[in-house]
Amino acid sequence: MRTAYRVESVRAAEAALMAGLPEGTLMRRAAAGLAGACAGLLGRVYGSRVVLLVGSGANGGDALYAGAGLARRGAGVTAVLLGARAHEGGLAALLAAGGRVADDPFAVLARADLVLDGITGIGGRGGLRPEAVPLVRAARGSGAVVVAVDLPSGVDADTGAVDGEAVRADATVTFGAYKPGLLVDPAREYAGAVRLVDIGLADLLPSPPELEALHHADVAGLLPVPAAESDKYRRGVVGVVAGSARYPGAAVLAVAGALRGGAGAVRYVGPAGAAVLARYPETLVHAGPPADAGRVQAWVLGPGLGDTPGADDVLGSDVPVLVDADGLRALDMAAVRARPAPTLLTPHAGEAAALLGTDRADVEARRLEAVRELAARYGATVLLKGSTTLVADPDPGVPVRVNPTGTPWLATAGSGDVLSGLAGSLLATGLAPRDAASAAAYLHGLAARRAAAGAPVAAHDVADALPGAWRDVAA
Ligand SMILES: NC(=O)C1=CN([C@@H]2O[C@H](COP(=O)(O)OP(=O)(O)OC[C@H]3O[C@@H](n4cnc5c(N)ncnc54)[C@H](O)[C@@H]3O)[C@@H](O)[C@H]2O)[C@@H](O)CC1
Ligand SMILES: Nc1ncnc2c1ncn2[C@@H]1O[C@H](COP(=O)(O)OP(=O)(O)O)[C@@H](O)[C@H]1O
Ligand SMILES: [K+]
Repeated sequence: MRTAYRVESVRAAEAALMAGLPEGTLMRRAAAGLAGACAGLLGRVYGSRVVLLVGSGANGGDALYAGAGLARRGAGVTAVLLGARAHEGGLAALLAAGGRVADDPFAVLARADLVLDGITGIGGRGGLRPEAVPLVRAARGSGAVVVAVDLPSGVDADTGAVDGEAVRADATVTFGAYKPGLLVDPAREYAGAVRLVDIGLADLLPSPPELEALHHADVAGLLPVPAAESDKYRRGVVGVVAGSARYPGAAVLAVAGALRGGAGAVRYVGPAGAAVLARYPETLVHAGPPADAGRVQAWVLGPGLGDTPGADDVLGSDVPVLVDADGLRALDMAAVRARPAPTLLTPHAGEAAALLGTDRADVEARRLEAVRELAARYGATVLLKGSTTLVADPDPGVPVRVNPTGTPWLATAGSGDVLSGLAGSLLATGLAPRDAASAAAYLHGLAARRAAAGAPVAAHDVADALPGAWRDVAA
């Protein structure tokens, strides 16, 4: 599992570690890792042209010490000093190693092979300052490889928000621990490939972390496996309340996901029974209200539902309920909070914005805050879909899960319906809502990658690829 920590936690761990070490040790460790990563990216260090964008703090210090290391290996290293001051020891080291300070920053940037962004790291506040913007643009426009030191300057380390301009890096070399902004969009997009340099903080970081990203082994540990004594009912039955005369396909796709999620049976309730049976004859179909449909261990409510009634029956039930799409419209917060069993909400950014009374762009800009806020308000687990899918528990002390398997190919109509069926099925097998949601997002992303393999996919392709993704994870 990959974990990420807030700035205050990283600073506290650094302080504790530094107390027992000679001054400058951590910065030397960071700079050595950074210089090594740059050497790898350059291929040949000797004779290469490296430019350092140096801010006034320790982030600039890291860049200067790494630049000194590269200069000792024969690179031509030039520092562009952006602040009124620069890290003294770092600057002295660079000059001693044969590096220099730029007279004409734009001229050196135009010829650079690699640019190190050491403007701000975890001490940065707000976006880039106006004087840095033309330099950063020149770096980007030069064709040089841009490497961010610790974080791309201008992004918010704790939230992943980007207010104004920020450095767009090809790679980021981060120190001691991942920060949330490196894993959550929009900042994640700015970071490029992220590499973690160990500076000895691991044992000093707090538990729990702010964010977790599951890996194959973590998901494998969550997935249900039937045992000898299993029967279809013991494996769990998932009820799907979805589809309408207008959107029968949503019912088919939600059932497609549900059939691949480990439940022993899928009960479909709604007006699209004929369409569902035509595609999936194994479905148990019921045309009456959900309350009369028979026992289920979890409900999925909402995909393509339109104005089809049944929501009250489902929300009033005593089993876990996943609410998606049309089920989220006019969702009664008090009714959700009063439920005796867990609720899992799966909005995309537009639906989350409607629930929060804000606009879509605001949710997309502050995904981490939005998902936590929704979970707290509704007392529910929330899976926020989109470029970075996040899963928040109603308990604010529990780490948010960030899904690492997503792909923009998933931005195709109906793929969300497959996800809700899949997550609902995992809920019916007995997984806790946070585990069901994060395992579902993981498998869904992996299935989309397998199905897409670099070409567009339809939602039903994603559903069909789920067993292969499951096998990959469980192997
Ligand atoms: N504390 C430590 O022991 C270690 C720190 N490390 C480095 O130190 C960094 C943190 O250093 P600092 O706390 O000095 O902070 P930073 O260097 O990240 O930034 C703070 C400096 O930038 C200025 N600044 C803030 N916002 C700005 C903006 N929007 N535009 C331009 N300038 C801005 C501030 O006035 C201040 O001088 C880490 O990100 C990491 O790179 C590493 O060397 C590892 C060890
Ligand atoms: N840019 C993106 N990158 C990765 N995944 C995305 C992106 N945009 C959408 N997705 C994923 O695609 C799915 C779309 O779901 P949703 O918005 O509910 O669409 P629909 O209602 O058509 O099914 C979600 O799993 C979401 O996380
Ligand atoms: K930086």
